Amino acid sequence: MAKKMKGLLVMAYGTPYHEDDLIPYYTHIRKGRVPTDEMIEDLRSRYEAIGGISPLARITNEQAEALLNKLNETEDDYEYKLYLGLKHIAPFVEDAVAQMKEDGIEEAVSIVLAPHYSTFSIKSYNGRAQAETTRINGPRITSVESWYDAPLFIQYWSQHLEHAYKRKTEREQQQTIVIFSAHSLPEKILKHGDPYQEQLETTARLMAEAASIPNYTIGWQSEGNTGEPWLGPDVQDLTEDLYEQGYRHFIYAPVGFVSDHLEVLYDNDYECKVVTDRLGATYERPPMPNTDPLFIAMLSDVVLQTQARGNDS
Ligand SMILES: CC1=C(CCC(=O)O)c2cc3nc(cc4[nH]c(cc5[nH]c(cc1n2)c(C)c5CCC(=O)O)c(CCC(=O)O)c4C)C(CCC(=O)O)=C3C
Ligand SMILES: [Fe+2]
Repeated sequence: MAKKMKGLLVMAYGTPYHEDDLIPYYTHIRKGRVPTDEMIEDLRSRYEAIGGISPLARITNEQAEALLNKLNETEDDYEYKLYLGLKHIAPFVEDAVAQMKEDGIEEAVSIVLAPHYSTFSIKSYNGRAQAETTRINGPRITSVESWYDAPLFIQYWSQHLEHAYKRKTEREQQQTIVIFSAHSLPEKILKHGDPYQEQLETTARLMAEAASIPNYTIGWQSEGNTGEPWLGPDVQDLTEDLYEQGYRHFIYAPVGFVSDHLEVLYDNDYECKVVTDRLGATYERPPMPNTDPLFIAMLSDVVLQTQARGNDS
């Protein structure tokens, strides 16, 4: 019997493909408010510092393809067809949903390439997919909500952290701290019971325990300039405070992200390193998951578990 077709909707942030995409992309992030020339120049110079354009578009595609292949190897009942839906640049989430309908897909499962649930992040991706499929009477979409505590996700980072930690002398270990971080969000999310911060705390605890690392903390990075308060402490300020407390070796684990991209290559590898260099402390940042087989296997596990739930309902 032919396998039943199932849509695999992989959603991610998106990045400019060319320099010309920068202004529309940034305007979309700002919900239609055109950024000032100064803001555009600031963003352009950050992209220039990481080589002109972000590797994110390529990595997102590779992650989605790897997940598709893994699922099709693993699953006997379905043949998955991949649809990429981006938040801030084409192909948008809505484009992907429309394409599924056009292709006659009736059932789909969706996953966002970001681990922690927040009203600002995962909820908005899933909400856009559901709203569009309702509007056009498209496929039934079962959505993964979060995977911040998935065993293989914890394992991916804890292996790298343990490796970095074990290489140090006992004296160095006493002065070593791991900073787990995610993208900051406006502080007002906490008033509505958003689980984002708690999920980052859980991720950090599970990874530190698995790696047997006693000294760790959480921080926030890459906050926007909207004038309102954002979740803190920012990783750069945090680095200074921890130095004051006696730490000399800093391991950054930006676990809220999954790829080499601007927020990691610039905000960690450049901005945090400026601070550690100035203080005379050491900087380390383990490799991002990208297409590591352990990471792809984790995404596949999570999709299959969520789909099993969708089949029951
Ligand atoms: C929660 C979250 C994630 C993680 C979850 C997820 O992945 O969904 C994330 C990831 C990313 N954010 C990215 C890029 C940007 N985010 C910005 C601005 C903002 N992000 C926000 C939230 C998030 N962002 C918010 C609330 C703003 C402020 C909007 C405003 O001003 O009201 C800006 C504007 C300029 C600036 O602030 O830097 C840029 C360029 C890239 C791509 C990097 C590349 O291209 O390599 C990635 C993966
Ligand atoms: Fe962002």
